[in-house]
Amino acid sequence: MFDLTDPVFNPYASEEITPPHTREWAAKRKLARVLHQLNELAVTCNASVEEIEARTADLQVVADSLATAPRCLGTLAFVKTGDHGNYGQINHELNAVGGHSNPLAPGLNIWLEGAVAHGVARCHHAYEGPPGFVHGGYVAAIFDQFLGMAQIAGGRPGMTGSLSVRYLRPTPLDTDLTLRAEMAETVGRKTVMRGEMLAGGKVTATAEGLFIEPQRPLQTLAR
Ligand SMILES: CCCCCCCCCCCC(=O)SCCNC(=O)CCNC(=O)[C@H](O)C(C)(C)COP(=O)(O)OP(=O)(O)OC[C@H]1O[C@@H](n2cnc3c(N)ncnc32)[C@H](O)[C@@H]1OP(=O)(O)O
Repeated sequence: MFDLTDPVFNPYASEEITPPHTREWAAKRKLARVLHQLNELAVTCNASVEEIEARTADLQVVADSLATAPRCLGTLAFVKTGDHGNYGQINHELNAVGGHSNPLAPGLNIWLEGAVAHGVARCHHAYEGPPGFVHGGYVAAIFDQFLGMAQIAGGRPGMTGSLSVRYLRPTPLDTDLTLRAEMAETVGRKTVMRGEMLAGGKVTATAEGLFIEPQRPLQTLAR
């Protein structure tokens, strides 16, 4: 599914975010950026009720218009058409945590330098849990995606079997969160990854993830 030696497409080859490979994904990244901003505004703006109602009506017109277009439900549906890129390219755009065309994604960028995976994420106020800090579920989601991508370098990528997070101090909002991970061990189909998240140079959380290469191909697991 992901081939890090693929000369055509390895989205994790450098710190620079891999650019969109078609006009469609360039347009969807723009759409995602606007929606990401709207997510933050939905939970922070202090506009009048009239203004909120009027803008919501405007947005409903946009949503109703987009809803009339054909749809692909899920990455594999996009792959099947043959028009949107390969699985790696599509996952790079649509992934729930790291997709650059997914408005839910908290801007997670991942790159690999040898055996070490690096990442940066930034969570705005829609990701708030404790007052002023990132919700622990999003911290775990970032680790899941980050460790999940970092394990691919081991050559036997798998699904998350378990993920353990130690929350050492609250993780601040609106702050660049830097991530680092390395493979701790690999035994057969099992790969253990360990990583840490830092804000302002201080570790806010550490995580250990066990990834298990499934016996059956992913495409058949949903059946
Ligand atoms: C693929 C490309 C992806 C490439 C893409 C990767 C991107 C990852 C980034 C996103 C990460 C996610 O969100 S993934 C989504 C969250 N995770 C999931 O939904 C996974 C759901 N669970 C499953 O599908 C399955 O349970 C698997 C795949 C994890 C394991 O199933 P299986 O392949 O049938 O495994 P099985 O033979 O029973 O067990 C193999 C060995 O692992 C152990 N084992 C099995 N499950 C667990 C477990 N949860 N925790 C600990 N250990 C376990 C068994 O005891 C056994 O040990 P022994 O007897 O050999 O000692």
